[in-house]
Amino acid sequence: MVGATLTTSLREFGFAKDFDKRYKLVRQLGAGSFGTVHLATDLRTGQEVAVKVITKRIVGGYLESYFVRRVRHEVDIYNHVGHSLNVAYMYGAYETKVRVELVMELCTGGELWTRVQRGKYTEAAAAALIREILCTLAQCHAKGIVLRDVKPENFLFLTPAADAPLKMIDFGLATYCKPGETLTDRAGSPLYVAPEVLKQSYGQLCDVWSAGVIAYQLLAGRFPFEDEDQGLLLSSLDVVGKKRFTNKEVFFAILYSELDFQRPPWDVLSPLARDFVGTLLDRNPATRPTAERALLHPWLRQYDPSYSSLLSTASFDSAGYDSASGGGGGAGNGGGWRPDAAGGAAASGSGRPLSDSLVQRLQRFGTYGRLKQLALRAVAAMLATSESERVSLLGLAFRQLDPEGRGRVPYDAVVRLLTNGDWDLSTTEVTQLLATFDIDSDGCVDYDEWLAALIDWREIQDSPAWEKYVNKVFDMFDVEHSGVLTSDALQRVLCGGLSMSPGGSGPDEEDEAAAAELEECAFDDVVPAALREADSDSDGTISREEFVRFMRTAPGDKLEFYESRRKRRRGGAGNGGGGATDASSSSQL
Ligand SMILES: Nc1ncnc2c1ncn2[C@@H]1O[C@H](COP(=O)(O)OP(=O)(O)OP(=O)(O)O)[C@@H](O)[C@H]1O
Repeated sequence: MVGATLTTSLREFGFAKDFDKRYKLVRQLGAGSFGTVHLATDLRTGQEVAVKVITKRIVGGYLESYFVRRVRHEVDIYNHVGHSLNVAYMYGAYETKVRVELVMELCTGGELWTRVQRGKYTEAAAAALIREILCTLAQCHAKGIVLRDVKPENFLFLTPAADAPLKMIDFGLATYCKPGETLTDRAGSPLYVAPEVLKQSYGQLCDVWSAGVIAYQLLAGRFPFEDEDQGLLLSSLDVVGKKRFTNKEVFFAILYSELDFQRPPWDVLSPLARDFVGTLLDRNPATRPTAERALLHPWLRQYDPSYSSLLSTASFDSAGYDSASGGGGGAGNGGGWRPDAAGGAAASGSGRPLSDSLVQRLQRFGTYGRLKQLALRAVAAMLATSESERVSLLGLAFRQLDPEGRGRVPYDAVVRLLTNGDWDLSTTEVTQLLATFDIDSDGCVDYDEWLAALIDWREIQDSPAWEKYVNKVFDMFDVEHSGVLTSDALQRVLCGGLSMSPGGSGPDEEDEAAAAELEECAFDDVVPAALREADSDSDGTISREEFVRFMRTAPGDKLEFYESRRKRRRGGAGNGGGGATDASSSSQL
């Protein structure tokens, strides 16, 4: 029985075992409470990577359950949101009898924390960093993931360059929590923990509070709270070790101390900056904005060219910002903002040429789990012959890469497209973006795969035909004809052997090769991951209704929250990108 192979040994996760054949550790880069991180070299390519080495916690012959949960969550979350350019990419997870090795993208630009310590940021520079952090949060929250450890130490710059992208590196405390769900266990880092976490009743909004503490730090160069007894600012708490305050004192300050927006430099910072930070540091999570809403705050938007061109001044003035309403968090400019009103306008990636949002689309598709990717590919196959303008435009772009009309382009051609100079991407990032493009791993990108990754599904799913397509896919995946997707059916669908053509009749012959593939895939944790995402009533199967719900893109999962990395060319026409001046293939996309 295939499903039975899912249970790995009680001392093993089922990760690959050939780390020593693939990588060589060079030197230690850092250490955390959970493991040590090393610089390592890929023995085949010479590429440098970072490797987190975690010693297995084995109690009474078994892996300790908390340890298992933490490692599984970290790996699973990397497999999802790790395809976003805001997150250090994880190449793979390995294990020996005594340790786990997570191989990751190497970040050489140092921690956000060290740059925070170096000095205060201008508002524009702080806004750019906070925007990146909030985008990471919005992407995770849309996937039902709460990070619980948002702090400057967990963000590294990719390179030492001043404008290097920021990457989240640590998902050790992250867990699953959908909007409206409540967590009760205390988790986080003392200085950044939200008040409701201390009260042991919290949800996704706790991450927004922590982002607020970082925003305060970036702008003011210190922590927001004062210790009332000692009259000292908590900024004098030395995180390296010489603590002047106990955790109890810090927690008291987080729960009760007044936020300091009076002392310098707040007297010279803009009222909008105060309003923004005050709104994030609202002790009441019910009135604190979500990450998605916070991204629409006028303070962030004024520094973000993509927003200013997406939102007309008219919609910004009349709908997005109501200067008469009450401000959040008592920040004192008398202003507030109604992010809901502006959300719709900023939300859609439609109308922009593919070249502007190509990298964003690839990232968002990469963050979907394997079940959704396969299902979307099946819908894409049904849409492939569609005459709709959206699909034909994508077809046109595909034909630029496939002029002979073979219906598939070699993976290398897609790599060349992304490295032709139109986008700011490192080699690792190109790998990261394309990792899930070739869904069936045959070294080529088929037209169905191209469509599945690049269609803006949020638009398609509003069409009347959407449910019909999704129901058809459900029927294809229901290989046992039982009316629900069981673990065994999912195993067969997710691990190959299912024809993806719309007329496909289900699993291929279970020949030896297919059986071997299933065995191998069983270690990938893909079935539990699919159930976690789609089986909302946790009964171990996915019903048709659950599948239809699961296939809808979460409202907060917007293309704008992923980095476009599009280079602007001289003579370019702003957001439209229509003024690209070279004749490279992608400029026509
Ligand atoms: N991808 C990376 N590239 C370069 N250095 C890294 C990378 N990941 C981690 N590091 C370094 O290793 C240190 C420890 O990493 P990390 O925070 O992930 O470990 P941890 O044991 O999970 O920590 P924590 O105590 O926060 O749970 C970081 O502070 C950083 O300096």
